[in-house]
This record gives sequence, structure tokens and C-alpha cells, in this order.
Amino acid sequence: MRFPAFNPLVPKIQIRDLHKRFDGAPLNALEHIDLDIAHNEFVTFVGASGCGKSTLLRTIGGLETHTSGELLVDGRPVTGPDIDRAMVFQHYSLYPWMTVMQNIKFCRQLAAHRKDLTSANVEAASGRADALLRLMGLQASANAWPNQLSGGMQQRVAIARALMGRPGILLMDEPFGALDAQTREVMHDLIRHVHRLERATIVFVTHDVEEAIYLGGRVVLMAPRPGRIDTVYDVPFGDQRTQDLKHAPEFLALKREILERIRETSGMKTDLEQLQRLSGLTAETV
Ligand SMILES: Nc1ncnc2c1ncn2[C@@H]1O[C@H](COP(=O)(O)OP(=O)(O)OP(=O)(O)O)[C@@H](O)[C@H]1O
Repeated sequence: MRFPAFNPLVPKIQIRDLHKRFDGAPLNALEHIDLDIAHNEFVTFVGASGCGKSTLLRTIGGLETHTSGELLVDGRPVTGPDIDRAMVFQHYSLYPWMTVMQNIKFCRQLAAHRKDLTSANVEAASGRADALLRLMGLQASANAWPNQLSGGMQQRVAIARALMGRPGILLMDEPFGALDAQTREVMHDLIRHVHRLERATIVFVTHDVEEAIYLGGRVVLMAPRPGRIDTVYDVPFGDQRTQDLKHAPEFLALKREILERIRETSGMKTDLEQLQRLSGLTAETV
């Protein structure tokens, strides 16, 4: 079958009425998921624990199959993992026996072997690896071992490794979840810079609403039991964002709105109200 070449009018990712039920589960992990994600979009996913964020990301990555519905990337059905869809997880999963540079080049070398390794593509891969090292500010650590690096640096290596094959889609599952607050801020600006430079479509799962708004052009809020899309928020803060934005009244208002909705969809609000009733407190007194 022949597939169309790149067409900016066709969304990069198309999800139509997608359902996923794990074997033996009483409820769908994903139900009626409908979403288009454009080329070069940065979309973030938030929602209460268990609402299916990771399952959806893994399904887009081809690591999970769906039960029904349609999932297309570049107009083609997803049937498994592909080098065009790179994943970055919370745990850096670097190879401890390889240096930083070897880690970054490793997957590219595997791919090159599949396509008859030539000196030209080895050279191109080396140039790309050097450029990514610079982009990630890791030049001084090229020959370091992963255990000699901080968590933030290890995650930068993992991102560089994911970018090595020039993926059209970068799928990120709470990639900064294990980092301290200051390192996360640095990573936020770094990943936005990477997005502008590499022009990949980024799908990013997080628990952190502030992170979701700061990074995303859209924030998709999912709800649990069954896992579904509740609300899609357009983030109206343009492309040039600095950390100060996180303190702007409009930013804080959107954050409050999303947090409130997460509480409502997760049942946490009802739990809180019950707790207040039991303890004789009202919303006004706490
Ligand atoms: N391999 C699996 N087998 C069976 N059920 C699973 C499996 N993976 C996930 N689930 C279930 O699917 C639902 C969605 O899980 P998922 O991990 O995608 O949610 P999540 O929103 O990413 O949660 P969290 O924010 O806690 O990581 C949950 O009810 C979970 O228990």
C-alpha cells in the first residue's frame, strides 16, 4: 500500500473513538478517545491517577494495542513501535556500561545496521550526536558514565538519545517527575527550546498542572473510571514564555481552573466535602 508523503494539512496524530480494555479489567482504561494532534504541536496531558494518560501515550508509541477505534500517525495505522516515535520515561534508563556519548549514539547505530551501515551515515550520526550534546549542554560530559551525572543531566542524555533518530514524535511520560524543582525549571526551558529547534510533535504526560500549562500549546485533561478526555484547554500564552509567566494572574487562573476540574473529575472534591462534613467543618471555615 502507498501512503501520502508529509502533508501539513493532515494531523500528525489522529485518534478516533479509541477504546482500550486490559484483559480481565472491569472498565475501559480508555474510552471514546477522539483527538487530533498537529505537526509540531506540544500537547500536554494531565489528570487524576489512573485516568489512562500513560496507557494512551504507550498506545501512541505502539507499546500497547487498542481494543477498538483508530489510531493514525501520518495517516497510517499504528501497528507497533517505530523509530519516528521516540519515548522518554521518568526513569532515565541509560545503559550504565556506556558513556554519555555511547548512550546517545546507541539506538542510531542499531538503526544504521538495519539499513547497511556506510561511512557517510556513521559520520552524519557523529555530527548529530555532537550537535545534540551541545544542545543539551553536555559537551563536558561526553565521556562520563551515567552514574557520575546528576538526575537532570541523565535525563538530558535520555532526551538526546531519543532525538538522535530525528523522530517526528517525542512521547514523554513524566520525564521530569523525579527531578527537584530548580532542575525542573531548567528542563522546562530546555525542552521548549528543543521543541522550537527540532520541530518534533511532543506529547507530554505529567501530574504537574503548572508544568502542563507552561509547556503545552494545549492541555488535555483526562478523567478516570473509565479513562476519557474530559476537557481540552487552549493555552493562550504564545510561544515566547519565561519563568515569570508562572506567576502571572492569567496563568494562575488557568492553573486553578484545571486543578479544580481534576478534583471534580477524580471524586476528590466529594471526598473532601465528606471529610469536612464529618469533621464539622465547612468550606468557609477551612
Ligand atoms: N498492564 C496493565 N494491565 C492491567 N491494567 C492496567 C495496565 N496498565 C494500566 N492499567 C490500568 O489502566 C488504568 C489506566 O492506567 P494508566 O497508568 O494509564 O493511568 P495514568 O493516568 O497514567 O496513572 P498515573 O498518573 O497514576 O501514572 C488504571 O486503572 C490502571 O490500573
